[in-house]
Amino acid sequence: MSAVIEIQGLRKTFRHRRDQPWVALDGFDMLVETGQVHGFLGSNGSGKTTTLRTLLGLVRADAGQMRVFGEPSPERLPVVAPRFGAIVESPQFFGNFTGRRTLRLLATAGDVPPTRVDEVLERVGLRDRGNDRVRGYSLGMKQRLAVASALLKNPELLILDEPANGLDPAGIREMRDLMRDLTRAGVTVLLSSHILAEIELICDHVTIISRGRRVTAGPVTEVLAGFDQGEYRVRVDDQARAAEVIEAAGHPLVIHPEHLVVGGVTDPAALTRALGEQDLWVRELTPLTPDLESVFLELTGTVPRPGIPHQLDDSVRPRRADLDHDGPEAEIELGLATVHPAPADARAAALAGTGPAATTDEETKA
Ligand SMILES: Nc1ncnc2c1ncn2[C@@H]1O[C@H](COP(=O)(O)OP(=O)(O)OP(=O)(O)O)[C@@H](O)[C@H]1O
Repeated sequence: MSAVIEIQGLRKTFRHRRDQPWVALDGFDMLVETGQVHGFLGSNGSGKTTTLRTLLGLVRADAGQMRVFGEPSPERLPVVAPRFGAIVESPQFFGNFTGRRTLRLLATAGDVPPTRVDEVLERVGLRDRGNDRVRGYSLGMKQRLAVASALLKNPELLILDEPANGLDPAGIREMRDLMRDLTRAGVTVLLSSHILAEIELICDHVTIISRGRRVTAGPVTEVLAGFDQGEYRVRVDDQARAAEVIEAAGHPLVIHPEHLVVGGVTDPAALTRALGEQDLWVRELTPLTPDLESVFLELTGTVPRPGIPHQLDDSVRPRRADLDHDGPEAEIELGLATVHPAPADARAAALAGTGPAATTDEETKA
């Protein structure tokens, strides 16, 4: 497998005029390889969008290296732009244009045959609404149109920021099926989301970001296995006696009113044998495998605590030393994107979905 996206030591600090600066990315690393459906998970404000925008040259990094298809980004992005499509944040389209006209425009700009427009409209389920003005589209339909625009040139890599945003349950399922079809067709997908169940269902690999840093990465099964503590739910008639036997065998134990949760079980047969030998017959023995949600909550330190409302921002305040290092002239980013592809590259950028028709240019989130 070859690397499609490589990010090493990415740093980005946003400076607010009146407020303190925010470290959005604090030495972030990521590796996406060919053929992966790679989930990019993180809480609100953890740095997902900043990572993607920086990767696509829409925000300037303070430090770090990025490569797309082996080419340094953003410097060589125009060279590889025809090979990938990207949708970052809420797509912005001209409301007066129809979906079909929007795609035709992008197809013309990118030397894509016009026949492809109908193919992608069909692909994303907008065939029957293609002649309606975009202003009348729901958020979910705009999402689909954005995906269609990113698919126009048959990309090898698709980068999607929160593609399920605004979609109804049927739309989410369709989006999931679409992702699967695309990966079957050999497209590598990088998908940011905080819908954990979605990531677990769609993605084979995952990178979890918290406070601008990678906290874990790898195949979803391996990440989950790393959190598997060999826990089993056990039901027996005489819980009190069973608890004694289990504790004597050295297993960690949590006693619930209706069942026991036994930890450290490597051989469930040995557990049932130990109980059976004491005339305690097991009525249920269920492995409690961790799901991505519990792993995510634990890794990002966002496990909900009763009575304490979770605070949304997951970025970090910089240390004083870092501020001094940045210097007083450090860039202020309010209202403007700092790096755009050069005009000569606009066509490639439009086709990559990073142009104004497909992404928001809004820089101020705070
Ligand atoms: N242009 C900007 N100017 C100032 N601060 C910014 C800017 N863009 C992002 N930030 C800050 O950087 C941090 C990371 O934001 P980012 O949008 O990357 O998070 P995210 O993981 O995509 O969150 P969400 O899931 O809510 O979209 C946040 O604290 C955010 O307020």
